[in-house]
Amino acid sequence: MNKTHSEEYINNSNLLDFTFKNLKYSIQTSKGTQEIIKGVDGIFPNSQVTAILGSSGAGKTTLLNILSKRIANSKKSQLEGEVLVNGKPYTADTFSTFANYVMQDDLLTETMTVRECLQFAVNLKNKGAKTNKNEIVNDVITQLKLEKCQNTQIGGQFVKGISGGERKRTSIGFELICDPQSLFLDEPTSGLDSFTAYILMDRLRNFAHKKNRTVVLTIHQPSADIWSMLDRIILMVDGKFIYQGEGGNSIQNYFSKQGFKCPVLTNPADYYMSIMDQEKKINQINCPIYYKNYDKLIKENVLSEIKFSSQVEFNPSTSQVPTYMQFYYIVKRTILIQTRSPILFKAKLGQVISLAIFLGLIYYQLPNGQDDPYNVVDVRNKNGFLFFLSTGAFLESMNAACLSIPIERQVFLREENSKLYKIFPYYFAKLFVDLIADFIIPIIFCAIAYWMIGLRNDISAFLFFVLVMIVLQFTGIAAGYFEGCLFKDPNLAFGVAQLIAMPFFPFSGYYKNSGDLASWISWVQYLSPFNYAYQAFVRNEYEETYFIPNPIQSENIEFTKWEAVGYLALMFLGYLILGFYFLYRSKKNLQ
Ligand SMILES: Nc1ncnc2c1ncn2[C@@H]1O[C@H](COP(=O)(O)OP(=O)(O)OP(=O)(O)O)[C@@H](O)[C@H]1O
Repeated sequence: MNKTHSEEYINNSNLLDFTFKNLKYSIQTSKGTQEIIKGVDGIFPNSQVTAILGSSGAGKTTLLNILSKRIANSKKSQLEGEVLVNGKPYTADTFSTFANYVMQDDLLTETMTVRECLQFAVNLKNKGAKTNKNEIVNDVITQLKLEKCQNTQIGGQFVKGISGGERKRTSIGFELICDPQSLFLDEPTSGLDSFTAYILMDRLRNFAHKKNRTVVLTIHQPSADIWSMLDRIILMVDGKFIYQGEGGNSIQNYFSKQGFKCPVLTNPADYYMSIMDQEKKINQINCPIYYKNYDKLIKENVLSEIKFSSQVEFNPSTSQVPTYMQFYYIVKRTILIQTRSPILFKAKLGQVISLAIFLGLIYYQLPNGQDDPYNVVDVRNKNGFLFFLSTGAFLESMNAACLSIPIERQVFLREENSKLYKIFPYYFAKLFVDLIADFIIPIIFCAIAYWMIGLRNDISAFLFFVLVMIVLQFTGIAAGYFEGCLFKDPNLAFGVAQLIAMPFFPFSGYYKNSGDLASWISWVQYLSPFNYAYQAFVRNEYEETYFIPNPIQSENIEFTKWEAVGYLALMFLGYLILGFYFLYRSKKNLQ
C-alpha cells in the first residue's frame, strides 16, 4: 500500500477510503443462526481497483451490500461492526451522494438505444456545451467497444435488443458517465468473453487511477490479464479473509511462503480459487492455516492501513443540471419511450378512435326528448352512456398509469441513486407527458362520439363535456400513479387498483340513486370519482332539456356542474400528492 499516510490526503477532498472493522453479519434461518461475515477488517483505498474473490457463497456480495448500506439490522439479521468513509459513518442516503453501486442485473430503459442511454446520463450530469457532451459519449462508446451496437435498442420483453455483454458494458458506461466518487460493482465481468471483460476492467482501472476514484468489485474467475490489473485483492473463504493486500508479486510471495506456490504457467487467479474451493477436502484441512496466517501476518498491517486511511472531510458529488433541465430531459426521454412503445402509444390511439366510433354507433343519435318528453327509456340510454364514460375513461387512464410506474421503478431507483435527477422532476416530467396524452385523447374521443350520439347540441355544453373528460382522465392517471407508487410489482399494482375502484361503482349515482343510500354508508359516494364525473355529465346534458321530469332531479344530482368538476380536480391533486409521497418512500427501500 502506498497511499495510506494522512499527509497525502491533505487538501484532496475527493479521495475516499472506505474502512470497516470487526464486521459481522448473521441471519436467522430455520436451522438456527447462520454466520455469513465473521468479523473482518479491511480497507477499500482511493485511486485503486480492489477486487474481492472467493468461491460461490463466500460472502462477497454480502460484504459489498453491507458497505453500500443495503443491509441493515433487522429481526432476522444482525449486523455488527464499524463501517466508515474517510473516518465518518454514513447512511444509505448519504452513500448515494458519493458512490454508485452497479448490481448484477443491468437496469436500462429497454426502448432506448445504447447511445441514447449514455446521452441521457451525460445530459443530466454535465452542464457543458453539446459538443463536449457528444465527445464524452463518443469516448465511452469507443473505450467500451460499443460502436457496433450504439444505435441498437437495449431491448427486453417486447423488443429484441443488444447482447448481454453489450448490455453490461452500456450499464457500466452509464455509471462511468455519472462519474461517482466511488464505484461498487457486483460481478461486472460475469457473462462476458475474456476480451470484453479485459476492455471493461481496463476502463475501470483508468477510472480509478486517472480520476482517483475508489473502485471495488467482486469477481469470479479473472483471466491472467485481468488479475494483473487488480491493485488490491481480498480473498474470502466462508465469511473470512485469507488475504488482503496488493496483487502481483505480493500475493504470490505471501502464499509461496506458506507452501501454496502458484505453479508456473498457471493463472494465479485460477490457482487461488482452487485453494479456496470448499468442496475439496484438502482445502477444508488447510482453511484454519489460512486464517491463522492471516491473523498473524496480515491483520496488523490492515489495521494500520485503516488507522492511516484518509480522514479528510470530503464534498459529496452534487454535479447535477438544474431542476428545470432535469425536467426537460426526462420529458424528452419519456416522449421517446412512449412513441417507441407499441403498447403504450399506438394501441392507445387506435383504441380511443375505435371505441368512439363503436359507442357512437351503439348509441347513435339518442333522442333529446323533444318528440317524446316522457320516454324514460331514452333517458336511461343516455344516462347509461354517461355512466359508462364516467367509469370507463377513469379506469382506462388509471390502468395504464398504474403499470407504468412499477415497470420503470428499478430504472428510476438506479438513476435516482446515481444522482442523475431528483424525484420531483422525475415524477412531474412523467406526469406532464401522460397529461399531454390524456389531454389530446379525450378531445379526439369527444369530437367523434359526442356528435354521433347526439348529446346536447350546444358548443359550450360540448366544451364542458370535453373538460370533464380531461379532468376525469387526469384523475385516473393520478390514481394510477398512487397505486403504481404503492407497489413494486406491476401485476399487484394493477390488481389492487381494480379492487380499490370496484366499491365506487355502486356509489356513482347510476346503479343506485344517491338519495336512496343508507346514511351509514352514503359518505362513500363523496370518495367516488365516478360520482363527480357522472354528476357533471348529467348536469351538463340536462341543463336544457325537453325530458319530464328533468333527470337532474330524478337522478338526485346535488352539485352544480362546476362544483362536481372542481371536486374531481381536488381528487386529482390528492392522488398526486399521495403518489409522490409513496414514490419518495420507495427510494428508501432500494433493495
Ligand atoms: N438474506 C439471506 N438469507 C439467507 N441466506 C443468505 C442471505 N444473504 C446471504 N445468504 C447466504 O450467505 C452466503 C453468502 O452469500 P453471498 O451472496 O454474499 O455470496 P457470494 O460470495 O457473493 O456468492 P456468489 O459468488 O455466488 O454471488 C450464501 O450462502 C447465501 O446463501
